[in-house]
Amino acid sequence: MEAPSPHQHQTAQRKAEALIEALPWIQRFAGTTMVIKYGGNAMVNEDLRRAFAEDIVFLHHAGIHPVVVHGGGPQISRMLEKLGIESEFRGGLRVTTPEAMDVVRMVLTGQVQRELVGLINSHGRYAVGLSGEDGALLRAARRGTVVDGEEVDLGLVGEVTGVEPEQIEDLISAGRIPVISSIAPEFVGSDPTGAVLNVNADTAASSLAAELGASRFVVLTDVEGLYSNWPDQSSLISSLTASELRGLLPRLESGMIPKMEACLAAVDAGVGRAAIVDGRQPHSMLLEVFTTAGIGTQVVPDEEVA
Ligand SMILES: Nc1ncnc2c1ncn2[C@@H]1O[C@H](COP(=O)(O)OP(=O)(O)O)[C@@H](O)[C@H]1O
Ligand SMILES: CC(=O)N[C@@H](CCC(=O)OP(=O)(O)O)C(=O)O
Repeated sequence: MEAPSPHQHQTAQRKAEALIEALPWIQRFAGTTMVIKYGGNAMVNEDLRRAFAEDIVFLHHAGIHPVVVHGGGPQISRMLEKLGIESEFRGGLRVTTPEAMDVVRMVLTGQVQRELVGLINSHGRYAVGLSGEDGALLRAARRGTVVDGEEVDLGLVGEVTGVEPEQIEDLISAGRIPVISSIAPEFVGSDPTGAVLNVNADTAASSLAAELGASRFVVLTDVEGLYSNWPDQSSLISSLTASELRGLLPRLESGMIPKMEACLAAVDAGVGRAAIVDGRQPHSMLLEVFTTAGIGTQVVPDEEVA
């Protein structure tokens, strides 16, 4: 047999280094829960969705407990358009009529979630899909928003007011990977109204990360991270503290508003670190979790820097 060429030797060396770099992170995170938010804009093609499913199963076998919360905004918009139902976003949130709500529920829980469950389960019997309605996992109250100083009524849009984490913990104990869509029953006080609300998936994921005491909250989207001066490509932020993010929030636009609010809320609630990573790059989540430098934008608690 021929001796390996210098190139083959270097490649093998690099692969081994990548595996060894992961060791302290596997040791640190084994046994902890990580909440991964997979945005609809990051589900660009079948290869990327497959790579995402592989990463989730990889985390599971590294002893980490992944909980997936998925979005599907572009998929909902496409279906609404097909059905001739108008919809608009205000402050990064969809104004949701009762007619649109039926479509949101159908697309998120009936389509996007089913596909993710199927992709993860092509590796084994891991994923179980839930919506916030199942076992009243989530409770929500209606919320509006403020755009340019003006109160906007968003219709059937909610914010999470309560989480019942037991069934997630039961699924994790049974070796399953929960895959959750961001639909939640409406409650006024402790009473269900019978309505369901459309919750932004970043917000729902953040509430779950906080309630589950997650070690990490990772958000996959379709940009490299947070830009301080969007869309100036040279303004990508690799790391910022919770206080720095609080200062930046009023200057953010569109989908980045709920996303960065969600990261801040998670870190404020004690989640070790939140990160925005580019879901268009295959295996970006593994690079974030298992490399020292990470990728994308990390939000760290103030104390960590102090
Ligand atoms: N400061 C910013 N940094 C990065 N992206 C930004 C910023 N401001 C607005 N955006 C926009 O936010 C989008 C991501 O939000 P969104 O479309 O809701 O994604 P997702 O479907 O992954 O939740 C990016 O594609 C980008 O167009
Ligand atoms: C209230 C609100 O805006 N809900 C979102 C829910 C889906 C979502 O958040 O999807 P992404 O993560 O892909 O953006 C919507 O209707 O689009």
